[in-house]
Amino acid sequence: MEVKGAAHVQWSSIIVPSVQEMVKEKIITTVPSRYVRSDQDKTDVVDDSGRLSTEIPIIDMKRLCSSTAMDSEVEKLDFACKEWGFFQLVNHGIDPDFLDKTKSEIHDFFNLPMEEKKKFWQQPNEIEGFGQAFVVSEEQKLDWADLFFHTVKPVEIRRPHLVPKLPLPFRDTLETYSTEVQSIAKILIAKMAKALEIRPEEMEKLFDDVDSAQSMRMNYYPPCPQPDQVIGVTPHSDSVGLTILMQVNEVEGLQIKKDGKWVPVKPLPNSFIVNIGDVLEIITNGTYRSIEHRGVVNAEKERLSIATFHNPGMYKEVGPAKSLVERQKVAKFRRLTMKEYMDGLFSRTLDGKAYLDALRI
Ligand SMILES: O=C(O)CCC(=O)C(=O)O
Ligand SMILES: [Fe+2]
Repeated sequence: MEVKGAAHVQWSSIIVPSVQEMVKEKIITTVPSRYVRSDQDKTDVVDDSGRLSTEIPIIDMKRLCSSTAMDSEVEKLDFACKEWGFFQLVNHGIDPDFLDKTKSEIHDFFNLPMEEKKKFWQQPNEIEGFGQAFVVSEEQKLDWADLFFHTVKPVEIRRPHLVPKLPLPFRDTLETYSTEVQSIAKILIAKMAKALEIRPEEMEKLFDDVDSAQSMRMNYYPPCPQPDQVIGVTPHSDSVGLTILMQVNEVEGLQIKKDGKWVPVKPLPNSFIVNIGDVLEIITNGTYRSIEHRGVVNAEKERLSIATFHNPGMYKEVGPAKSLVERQKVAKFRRLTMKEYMDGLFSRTLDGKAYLDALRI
């Protein structure tokens, strides 16, 4: 276990100021230059009154689970993962009152006094805690956001000053939330394997209960006086297996790239937004797509979200599923361990799908 913990030390992000604090401390009318993103075109959004937004697939978890053979809901899931890489998940079975409680406690957590939050701030050479991710140089432009990132599983590598020290009842709420979301992820991944006729054991071995990995990223996007000048989260694809995202408040801001245009996501009440990450794109030999997405911010309102990431364990080897390659004849990505994959990832800035491309054969 020592070794696993040590593996994390080299993954870090340069420590940057809290945007939430900056906005709280003084009335900002112009955005500091470190946040001005003239490199990001915010006008490239679909302009057909949200037609594409309403086409983002919706998957019904109850129907998915009651299916025995390759039926319509599994087919819908397959289509969503191939064509969109994103879908909304409804009827997921998690108690809406519990989700409301989770949302309100996440909100309270970001609103703790700075004195309290400092205890949970990123430390040099660490990636977990409050801060930002993927900051590798002082010159780099920053996102208009604070985040809190932490490992949920494996439990042995949890940072002792983070989750174990979180205030109650938030700590317990997050624990329950992660368990609930984990079971959803497992079912979805199994259904994907079924749709693609990947041998179930192959997927189970990667995402089993014993040594699969789970982490969480809570995002806080403060209101911004010049929302067009900044970006809440830089365009990226998730460098994980599967992401289950929950919008914590009613403010929209997530956009996904579809046919070269940005499509705003309009979250349904009581739903999760699920997306394929780069690792699943690799495992499915490029059949399921890990789609670029970004977050825009709002002039008046703060926005919050929580992303839960599901990954194979650190020492598992990932590559295109063998049972799939047998049929498709070519492997499109090279094989590597999750640790090699993560080491490569954290030595880069977030740059769309460039890292995945580098792993192509
Ligand atoms: O805030 C959002 O809706 C998206 C966040 C996100 O993409 C991430 O945390 O990976
Ligand atoms: Fe993401």
